[in-house]
Amino acid sequence: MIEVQIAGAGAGKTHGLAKKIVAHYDSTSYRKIFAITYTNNAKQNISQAIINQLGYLPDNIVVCTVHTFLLNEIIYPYSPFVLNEVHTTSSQCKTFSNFPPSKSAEKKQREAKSTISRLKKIGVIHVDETYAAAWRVVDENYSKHNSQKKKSKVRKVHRLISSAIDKIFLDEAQDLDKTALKAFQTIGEISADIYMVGDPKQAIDYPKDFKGWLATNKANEKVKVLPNIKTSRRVPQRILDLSNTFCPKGQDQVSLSEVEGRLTYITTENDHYDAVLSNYIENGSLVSILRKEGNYSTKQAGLLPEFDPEVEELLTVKFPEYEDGVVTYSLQRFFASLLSKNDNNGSIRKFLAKLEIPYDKELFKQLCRSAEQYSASKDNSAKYRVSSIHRTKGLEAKVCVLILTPAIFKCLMQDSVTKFNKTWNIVYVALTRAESELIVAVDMDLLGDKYNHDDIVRSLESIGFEALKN
Ligand SMILES: Nc1ncnc2c1ncn2[C@@H]1O[C@H](COP(=O)(O)OP(=O)(O)OP(=O)(O)O)[C@@H](O)[C@H]1O
Repeated sequence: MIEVQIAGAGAGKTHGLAKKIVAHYDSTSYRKIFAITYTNNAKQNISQAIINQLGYLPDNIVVCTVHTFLLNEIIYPYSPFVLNEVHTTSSQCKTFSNFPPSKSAEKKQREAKSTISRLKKIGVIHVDETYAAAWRVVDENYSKHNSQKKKSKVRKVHRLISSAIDKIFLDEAQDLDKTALKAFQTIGEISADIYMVGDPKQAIDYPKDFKGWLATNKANEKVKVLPNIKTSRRVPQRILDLSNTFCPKGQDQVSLSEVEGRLTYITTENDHYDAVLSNYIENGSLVSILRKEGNYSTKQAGLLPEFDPEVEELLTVKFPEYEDGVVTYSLQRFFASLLSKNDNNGSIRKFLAKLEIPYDKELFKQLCRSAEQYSASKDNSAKYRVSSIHRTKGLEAKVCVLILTPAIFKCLMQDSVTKFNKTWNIVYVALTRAESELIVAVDMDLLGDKYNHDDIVRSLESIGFEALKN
């Protein structure tokens, strides 16, 4: 059985999910309850909410990300049995390199495919394959389960899942793609009950998939959609008045917050722009932008280049006296320091020379991918380090700052844009993070010559924003 709770931003979905888990929890049961979500941020929120309500996190309540759940509970244990595919670990290494710059899209695609199948041969599943692999394990309709013997293996897997898992609580279900939804549906219908919460309006990665899945299952007795919650505990009414214009008909939210709320803007014509923005960034407000652009970078500090598993193996055998993890970490740091001083090719050459590893074309390609992935995640030239809107999903702060870019401005003004697509949903997410004030930061350098300062200010004021007072 699958129960689906749909609700808008700040309705209390995550909080309610934790409450349901606590109510369902039975300290005498050996079976596990899984609280599954999409990001590590959300994982922490759920764990904290359970701890707040129960006082501790019991051993048989497992809070994990979707990928961890599918890998540890479905793919690693059962894929050898039903698919004859053994995976012992996963990798999120980059699957293709952009080097040389003239490389065609098809060639990159071929390289990605070959990386994934090479990894598979050594028992490593690439994270991009997780949903499909999980679905193949649990669905007897998969074309290769084409005999009664194979189908009965799948049924056996469901019996095992059923004996190990009590119930699955799934947060942010709108972030799953079609394949993952199919996999969870199969599990929910056959082996373990699922309670899922989601908001199709916040579907940023696959804007159509969750909505499509709900529509397909309208008449399915095993998928029960609960009445939509139309209140928001977080977002003040003043801000909802704007975010509601991004909701489908009949899904407007009403605020339960006692805060009146403010919509403000600040532009680079204001001498205090830099000080105001820097202050909000430093004091932990949610400051976000669509993607890194101009003076604004979006990556986390402290990332290291990720090696392919084969490269990792090659490097760790060179230092048998140390633990593998220590060797990998040290060499990642060494490679990162080379990359910060040299171009990618020079860094790879120096890296191999220092380790006395002879040049090999395939190894060079693999290190190129690691270097590119790392370089893309670093941007020291940007003045402001902010978050992507993507990463603010599920988060909240008293004051939130949204950096205006042309695409966001166009969508915010609903100026001949497609409704309910990715950008539309992104704007809805950005509008609904603040508990008290949403500030739009207008950087005229970022917007470019096509935009006129006074026109932008007039437009923002027409939808309820007022100038931020110094
Ligand atoms: N029953 C409740 N009692 C008190 N506070 C609540 C309750 N439910 C939710 N809240 C608070 O309201 C805010 C929004 O809740 P929550 O994050 O669960 O909403 P959400 O629907 O998951 O939001 P989003 O769609 O943005 O992910 C949080 O600060 C949460 O602590």
